[in-house]
Amino acid sequence: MSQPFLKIEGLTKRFAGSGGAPDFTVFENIFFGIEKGEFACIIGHSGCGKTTILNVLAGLDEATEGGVVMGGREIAGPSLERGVVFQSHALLPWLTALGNVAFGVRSRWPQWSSKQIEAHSIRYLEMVGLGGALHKKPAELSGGMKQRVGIARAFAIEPKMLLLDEPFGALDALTRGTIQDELLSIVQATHQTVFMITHDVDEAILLADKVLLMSNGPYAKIAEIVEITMPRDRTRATVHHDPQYYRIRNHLVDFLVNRSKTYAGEQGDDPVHPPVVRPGLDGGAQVVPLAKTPTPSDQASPGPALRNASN
Ligand SMILES: Nc1ncnc2c1ncn2[C@@H]1O[C@H](COP(=O)(O)OP(=O)(O)OP(=O)(O)O)[C@@H](O)[C@H]1O
Repeated sequence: MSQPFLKIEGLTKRFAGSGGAPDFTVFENIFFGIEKGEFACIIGHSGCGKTTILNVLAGLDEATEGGVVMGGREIAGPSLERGVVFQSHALLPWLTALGNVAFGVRSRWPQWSSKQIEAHSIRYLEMVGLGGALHKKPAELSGGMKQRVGIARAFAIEPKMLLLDEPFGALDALTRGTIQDELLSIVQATHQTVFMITHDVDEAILLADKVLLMSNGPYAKIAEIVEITMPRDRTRATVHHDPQYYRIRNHLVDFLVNRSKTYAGEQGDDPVHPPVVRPGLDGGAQVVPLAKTPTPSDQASPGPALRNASN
């Protein structure tokens, strides 16, 4: 069987207890894979360890046990092969938007001329709608614009893997929607492989090919992998016209509200093969009228089909 592009195997994070307190296990035995060109979102309650997992993928933190293999090589430290966008934009305040993007591009391709670096950086800033703000410093940019610079900077180094930690979490709903659209079109054009943390179920359904659902900590784990089975050309304007949207949404909300607690510490299941779920497909389809706002009664069991993950 072929190996996924990114393979997470038996990842465990424990913190040693101080002053005689027992060790604290945030998560244990995390296994999942991401294929090249796939967009995976991870959702789970606060504190279950999502950022810790992303930091391990970025090479910024170490797991207590287990490892991560990308493109056949073990991840051991930060690399320009992985671009990271944090919730806070983390721009260099003394550089312009162009300077911030060019900084990463220069590190990635040190042999390039200044002209090449500038042209490449401008191309990515234009992609996120910042062609008119190239020479502004972070203090002169709005929150949404700063986050766009962060996204342009991460994409411009053309990483093999993009890691996004709630990149739109601090933005207002309108700006968030616009940047989601921009991200969607860039990802569709570049076939970028992405791992993204979000708390927003709708964002995950719009952007992801699959959603990893994490149970609550301590001893958090990947409880399910939900496939987003809607056509890839979905957009923010059309996604909720598809009845499948409600089935998936209800399944995700039901997990977060009702089931995420009971998965913690559950015995007898197979962490190497978390169940793969396709809500509403392969039997038990739940019929929800078009363009209907989900109600609590919609969140009753959508009858998902369960089968084992192959990675
Ligand atoms: N140095 C530390 N010592 C002990 N526990 C820690 C330490 N650093 C982090 N933790 C714990 O690790 C857990 C996971 O944190 P992490 O930030 O990865 O969670 P998260 O799922 O990303 O949360 P959020 O959604 O709120 O960002 C938390 O319970 C946190 O308290």
